[in-house]
Amino acid sequence: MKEMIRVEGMAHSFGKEEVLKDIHVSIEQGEIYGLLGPSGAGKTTLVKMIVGITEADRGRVWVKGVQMPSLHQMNVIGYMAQSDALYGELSARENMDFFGSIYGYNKRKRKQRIQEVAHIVNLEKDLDKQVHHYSGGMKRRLSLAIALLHEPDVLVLDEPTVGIDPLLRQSIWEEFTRLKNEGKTLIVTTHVMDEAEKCDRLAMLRGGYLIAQGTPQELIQQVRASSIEEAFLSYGGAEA
Ligand SMILES: Nc1ncnc2c1ncn2[C@@H]1O[C@H](COP(=O)(O)OP(=O)(O)OP(=O)(O)O)[C@@H](O)[C@H]1O
Repeated sequence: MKEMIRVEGMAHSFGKEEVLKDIHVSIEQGEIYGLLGPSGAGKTTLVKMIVGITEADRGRVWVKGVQMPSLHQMNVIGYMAQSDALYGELSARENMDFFGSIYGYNKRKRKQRIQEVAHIVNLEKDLDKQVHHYSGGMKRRLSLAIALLHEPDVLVLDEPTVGIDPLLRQSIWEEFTRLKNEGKTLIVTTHVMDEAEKCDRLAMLRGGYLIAQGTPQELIQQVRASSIEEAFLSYGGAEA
């Protein structure tokens, strides 16, 4: 299988706080790779570095063989940040249309993709509502739709289902599986254990290190836990 993401010896500090210490990651095409860890462990910092938004103090990142940061690779990556970066005075359709034009899609293609991604996140009926009238969950769904819009090979999703109801969360995960089966690669940060179980591989981030990596089953077995939640707690998931 083809390696899509490689992180080598990444370290980063904010002031005196060393958030990431020596991170090595290799993610293959078609994997759903879950990042777990207590709040403040550095998950967002790590994904921002993979995407190329923040540059690490040390270490290197490659996405599809190209060293990051690289503006060109933004075509390859769909990034959904933890806080929504949306234009509140515009409608959801206008937001998506704007991002579609940034990616160079013509009007017809934009219209087609907007319908497709709006369907995935169940926003078809609310496309013409101004985003500042959206609920928190609707904004998350719109952010996810925008990350999917340009059909990127790599999706980096920072807590994509926070504030989304269980039924829709389930259908969004079905979509993630469909994308994976199409050969897309997904990195997902999450605090939700039943989502973690759906990942092909998980990494536990704690104290600046990736303290464990493996399939959910491997992580459970390593600490003789009976569930991924128990394994998470056993790896020190409850405290940073
Ligand atoms: N721009 C910044 N300036 C200073 N400190 C920062 C900055 N960004 C993150 N940090 C600190 O780095 C640490 C890791 O933060 P990060 O957001 O990466 O954690 P996280 O694992 O994503 O947490 P959560 O699960 O709560 O989202 C925290 O202590 C945070 O306060």
